[in-house]
Amino acid sequence: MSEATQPAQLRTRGLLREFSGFVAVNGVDLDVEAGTVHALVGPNGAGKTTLFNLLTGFLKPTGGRIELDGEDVTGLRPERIAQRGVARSFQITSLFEELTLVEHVELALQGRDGLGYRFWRSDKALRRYRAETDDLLEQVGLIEHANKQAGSLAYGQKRALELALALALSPRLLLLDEPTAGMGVEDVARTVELIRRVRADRTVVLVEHNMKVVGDLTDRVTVLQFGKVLAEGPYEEVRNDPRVITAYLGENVA
Ligand SMILES: Nc1ncnc2c1ncn2[C@@H]1O[C@H](COP(=O)(O)OP(=O)(O)OP(=O)(O)O)[C@@H](O)[C@H]1O
Repeated sequence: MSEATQPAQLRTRGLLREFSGFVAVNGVDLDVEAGTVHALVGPNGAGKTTLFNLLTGFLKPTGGRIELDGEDVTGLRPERIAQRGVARSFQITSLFEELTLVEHVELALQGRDGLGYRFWRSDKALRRYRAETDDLLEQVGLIEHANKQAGSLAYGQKRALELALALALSPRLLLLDEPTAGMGVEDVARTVELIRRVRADRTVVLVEHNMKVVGDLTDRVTVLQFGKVLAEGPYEEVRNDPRVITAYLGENVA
């Protein structure tokens, strides 16, 4: 079983991604220290999801460099980046509606342990993962739904299940794309608490629109606008930055 060992350090230099001439990520320098929680914020269309896709290998950069613990990982495929201890949760749900929550988590654990994503399981395999599966579902507040099909869950519960699937990989660097989007107040509070707990032995980067969540959780914040870094620093500093206030006001007016 591969437990998270050392939190990962993440760095980008001059990261660039164009889509047919439109520059979605435009020369981003990002420094995420090991063991911190770092938020990416910014108005709609600022390039946050594109940056996430670059960091996890789902998109290849047009230019620039990505380093994980000082090693160049630019352009590596998603599975190679995952092997280095990077896991993500998705903004758009990516669950199998017919599978139960237990089956989802067991598949993720099998995948982590290099057993592949097989849908048939022996009793032995079941027993092997049962305790860990229950523990993960308990952590995200879904244990009482363990044997339900994922398709029957409410939206916020699906997001919680995705968090469990990312955690099942025991990542050193956990990337969360809007982990509290669409959640009610109670689920938001539980998710914040969960991220606080799981940050102990890993690095967390999250895209988050809920500024209370950002303020409660993060060590540092990077604000993106038009694909560029507009501001970077501790939350209290960044939220009072006149450039940041103007960027958000512009969005509200729009
Ligand atoms: N595959 C693509 N082809 C063309 N343009 C794209 C593509 N993906 C993203 N873009 C554009 O790049 C810009 C940045 O998009 P991105 O989704 O990264 O922003 P975001 O900050 O995550 O926004 P949101 O907060 O709304 O999710 C947008 O203008 C978007 O239309």
